[in-house]
Amino acid sequence: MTDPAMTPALSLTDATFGWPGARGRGGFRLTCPRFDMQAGESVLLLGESGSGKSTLLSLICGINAVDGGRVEVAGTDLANLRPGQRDRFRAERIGVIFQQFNLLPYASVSDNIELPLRFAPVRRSRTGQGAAQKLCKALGLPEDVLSTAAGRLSVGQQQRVAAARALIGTPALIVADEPTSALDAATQDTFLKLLFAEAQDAGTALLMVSHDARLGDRFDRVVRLEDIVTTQRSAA
Ligand SMILES: Nc1ncnc2c1ncn2[C@@H]1O[C@H](COP(=O)(O)OP(=O)(O)OP(=O)(O)O)[C@@H](O)[C@H]1O
Repeated sequence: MTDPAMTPALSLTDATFGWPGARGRGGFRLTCPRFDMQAGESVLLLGESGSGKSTLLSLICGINAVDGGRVEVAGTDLANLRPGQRDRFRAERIGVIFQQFNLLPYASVSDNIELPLRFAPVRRSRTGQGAAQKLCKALGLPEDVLSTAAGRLSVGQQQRVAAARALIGTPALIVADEPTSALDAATQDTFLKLLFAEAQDAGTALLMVSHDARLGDRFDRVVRLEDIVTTQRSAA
């Protein structure tokens, strides 16, 4: 039997994807010959604006499907899944933190954190009683926060709720797209420390995109986008 800890959290092989050009915008094609992340590993992915970071993350999360090659998350090739299956797989195995948090402002913090579990029965069954509360505590949120509407929290608190939503039920991989860009330096620092501690505890791999190379010291590995992908642009 394969030891799950030995299965890479993420493995891309000759993965390709193209945006067609349209209405004044040129086409863009990206190819990733090889990129792997081990279980529990943390990687900072750096790249210029417009270089293709979000496009690559969308393939890793299965939001977009590759035109060719493989994207394996915890041993499952997303290219073999139909769109609905990819959505369910994402809910089960991947936590996502966006730049703008994407919380439901009128829903309570606990509903926001537990949202991925609604679409993920296996992840739900792995999640113990009181998990949302434990995560809130570990991420430094106030005791009584669970019943508060997410939209009433400060920006820094909302980002911690988004982190708790990504961490709940120990996904294999967390993908974070510029998660600290809306936070001031002190809040950013605390947020990253807490996120790292929780991800490490759970054995969850963490792939974070940023423009900010200064964050590199915290990660197991720093990767520049241009070192793992080739891109082609076509005229509008
Ligand atoms: N929905 C889309 N339709 C067509 N082209 C797109 C789409 N999204 C991105 N692109 C193109 O793909 C290329 C890479 O964009 P992408 O957003 O992946 O870069 P990025 O590195 O994440 O940029 P940023 O750091 O500014 O967010 C750009 O040329 C962009 O115009």
